[in-house]
Amino acid sequence: MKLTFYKYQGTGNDFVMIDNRTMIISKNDTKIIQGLCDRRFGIGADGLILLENSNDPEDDFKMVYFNADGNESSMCGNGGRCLVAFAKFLGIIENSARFTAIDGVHEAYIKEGIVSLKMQDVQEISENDDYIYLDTGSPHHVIFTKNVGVIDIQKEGAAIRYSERYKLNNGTNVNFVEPVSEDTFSVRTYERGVEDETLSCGTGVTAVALAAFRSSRTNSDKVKLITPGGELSVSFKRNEDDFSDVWLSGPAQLVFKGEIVC
Ligand SMILES: N[C@@H](CCC[C@H](N)C(=O)O)C(=O)O
Repeated sequence: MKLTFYKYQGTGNDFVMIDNRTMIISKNDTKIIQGLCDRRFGIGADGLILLENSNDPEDDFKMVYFNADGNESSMCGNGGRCLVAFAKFLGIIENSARFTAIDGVHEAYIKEGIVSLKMQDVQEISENDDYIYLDTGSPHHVIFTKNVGVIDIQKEGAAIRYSERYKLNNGTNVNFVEPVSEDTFSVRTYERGVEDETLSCGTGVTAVALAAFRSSRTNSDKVKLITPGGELSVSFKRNEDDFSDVWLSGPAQLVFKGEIVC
């Protein structure tokens, strides 16, 4: 089968995008999806995203996300932002969108090349002595540390992701964070399903911003996150019981289009 694909990146978190409105690709074919994401034998990406028609008439489209290991997974923030840019490229939307992903409905808009995506409200945050755990559409373990630049993310991230604590929960993503200033944090993320460090993780930096506020490491409701792939920002509203109006913003770009035999 010949498949037309598009490659997008959002702060270096890269995705194969497929317009699957005519159901050209099957969601059950783990091997094909893994092969397309393979950096040596395929196109190469941290994940693959299908743009599909939604059953909800209020939606512009539906997002189906797979990690590079070929398995469908939980929400991908950078992927969601890239998908909005892809929907604009396809002429499905102009500068605003509403779509359904695995964690529910998302709104988004594009302004001056920056794609902003509304994330789900976050109620539960587990604050522990040496880490904070929360789910921002995907599960995230957040560690505030020094010298984030020299950490062996693959080794230390995998040790936490495969630890007893997360065994029953399908693992977790792991974020290592160093404060840079009152409202700016440097973040490196080990991603579940890629099983390595990625250059940026959208649900990860969202988790970091909320964790930083919750643990009084910042008083700002708009936080700048510096990742190895670029800069993102997260704004939110702190209510008594939850965080709402959580917006993840940053660039999302088409890299190339191609055709692959699979
Ligand atoms: N890159 C993502 C997160 C993708 C999901 C993650 N790998 C998981 O399985 O939890 C993002 O930008 O949020």
